[in-house]
Amino acid sequence: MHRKCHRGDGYSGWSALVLTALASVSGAVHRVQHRLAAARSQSSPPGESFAERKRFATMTRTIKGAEIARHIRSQVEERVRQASAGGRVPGLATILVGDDPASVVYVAAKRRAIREAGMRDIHRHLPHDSSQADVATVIDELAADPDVHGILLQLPLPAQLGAAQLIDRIPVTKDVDGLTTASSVLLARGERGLRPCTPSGIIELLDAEGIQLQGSCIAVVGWGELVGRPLVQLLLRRGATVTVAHEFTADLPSVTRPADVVVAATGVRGLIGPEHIKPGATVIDVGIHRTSEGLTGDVRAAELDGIASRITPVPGGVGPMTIAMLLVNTLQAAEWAAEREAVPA
Ligand SMILES: Nc1nc2c(c(=O)[nH]1)N[C@@H](CN(C=O)c1ccc(C(=O)N[C@@H](CCC(=O)O)C(=O)O)cc1)CN2
Repeated sequence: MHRKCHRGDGYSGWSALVLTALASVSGAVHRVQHRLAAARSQSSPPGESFAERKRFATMTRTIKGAEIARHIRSQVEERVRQASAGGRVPGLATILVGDDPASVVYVAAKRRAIREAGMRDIHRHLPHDSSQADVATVIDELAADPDVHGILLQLPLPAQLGAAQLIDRIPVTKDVDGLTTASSVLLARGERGLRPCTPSGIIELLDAEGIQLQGSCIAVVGWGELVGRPLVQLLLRRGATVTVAHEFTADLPSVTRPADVVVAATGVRGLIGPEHIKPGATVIDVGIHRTSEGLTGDVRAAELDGIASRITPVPGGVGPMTIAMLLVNTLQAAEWAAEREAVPA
């Protein structure tokens, strides 16, 4: 089916395309079940009339990121068990510099997930006033340690540190965050490598929902190194027509409204509302904002009820997928390391 990215475009179809790092039989069955459920919930293209918006009012579905993440994590756990039985325990090293409260929470969640998956948890906590050389030394030590298969430098770093230079000290083979220049080149070329966790988690969510990416119109709002930019590359590789916008885009609704899928990754609380979304579109909210009412995202989710066909919640949407994909990458890095060791030099 040929699709056009303009207003009034039809709604996404269904495809059995499965491209995943975890293509186990049970994973495939799970995905097919998800896709069948998604296909059943899809209907003919919704229009702009009030009646059709109202019809959708009963149909906005929450994409259960936490549940999908749990499933991926249980698959990883099984593969770690097998690797460990063969004497190869995947190990992930986390580096936290300073005590940024959100970073403390995320690193603790990552370390818990590592241990729960049966992986080796290696952690370095450096003081807030660490120098570039201090952090570089820790990275170099971990890079040289054969028991460490993945190295993660938690972001953001204190202002005195140059994040790009430090990230680029991580060997590409251990870059489980997929953020080094070397990893981004592999991604741009479509070559084998580790992909950034949040963007690959979003692709997994869209796949699990049975959303056909090839030929779909996808608006990515946000151009950050962690999410927006690598996500654009991943979506292009899957044949989507991708439009990139940001919080300063003039007339943002005119860019997002034709899209079948809108990904909000701007870090601007509540930026995206009903004026940005075509009836029946899927909305992926990457933002996390801590407010007095709890966590909220870049999307005014309540206002999209009855307009979007499905939406990721905050919390419980994209966030847990970031951690699940970190485990996938660590397992992958350990498996590739074992492959390299098995090949005589
Ligand atoms: N080196 C990296 N730094 C950062 C990354 C990253 O991928 N690599 N991403 C973000 C933060 N992040 C991971 O570090 C992250 C954010 C949110 C979640 C998550 O599970 N969120 C929960 C809510 C948890 C809470 O805040 O109470 C949810 O959305 O349900 C996990 C990881 C910046 N830094």
